[in-house]
Amino acid sequence: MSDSHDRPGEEQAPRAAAIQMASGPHVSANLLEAERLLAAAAASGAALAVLPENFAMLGQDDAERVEHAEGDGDGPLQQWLKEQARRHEIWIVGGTIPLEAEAGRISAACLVYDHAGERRARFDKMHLFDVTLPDGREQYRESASTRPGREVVVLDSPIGRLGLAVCYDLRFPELFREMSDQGAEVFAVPSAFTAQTGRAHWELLLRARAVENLCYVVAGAQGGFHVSGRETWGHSMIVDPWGGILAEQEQGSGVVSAPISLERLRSLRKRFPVLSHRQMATV
Ligand SMILES: O=C(O)CNC(=O)[C@H](CS)NC(=O)CCC(=O)C(=O)O
Repeated sequence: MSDSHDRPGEEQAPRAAAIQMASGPHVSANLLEAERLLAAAAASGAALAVLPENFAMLGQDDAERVEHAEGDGDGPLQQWLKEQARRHEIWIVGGTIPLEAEAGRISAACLVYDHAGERRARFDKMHLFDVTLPDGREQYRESASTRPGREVVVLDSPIGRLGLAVCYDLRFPELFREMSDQGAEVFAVPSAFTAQTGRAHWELLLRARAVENLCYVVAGAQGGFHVSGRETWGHSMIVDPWGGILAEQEQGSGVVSAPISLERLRSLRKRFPVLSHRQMATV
């Protein structure tokens, strides 16, 4: 099947943007940078932009993260996201921000705002990063400060039916299959992969989730050296349903964008109906 020479409707297709940052511990500095990148995304003609996981603060200890948590529906980070969406007239998948969950734990919430600043969705990161990396030097216990989400979220957006997942969620294909069953055409995956695991798995996982579900993937990530001493992998990218990388930002701050052609997606799904060939589907 031809691929790159067969892109009906791409000229008129809405664009999506993936934003990459190397966030530090200072919220106001991160927000200034995020605003610069959102403005650039809007200027590139994107209808929707995906911010990275923890765009507003990275590298804090658990206590600080819990301290920054906001009540659902009201708080400076939520106000900021709403205002940015309205100001730049762009849909924002707001990476993650900490929302109050229970004593001592937050929810890593991915909020979606439309171009008028109305909140359209909330997804809480479902799978938590409780691992020791194979080299034995990096350890994470995300569940100590974060309560896992339980609910799968798929919503209509200007770039198609959008499913939400955060970072480590990318390793759980059953979540993406469920979103696919709920009609997802595009996955937004705000992330902060480690440099070590990112090098080995990031592109592989993004392209696998795209190909096995015949979906676009828009992944905005943390990418660089952080004040905390951590290094994140970056390589924010937009992947098409055939697994091709349409745009990529390898390292550092930046924004990349690409057209999301549902016409192309539908014609591909029609000619290559892998989603209707499932033998073990539970639905
Ligand atoms: O801690 C912060 O400040 C921001 N949050 C993160 O970095 C999160 C939780 S620790 N990172 C991941 O989920 C990495 C997953 C990953 O790298 C993999 O699956 O390989």
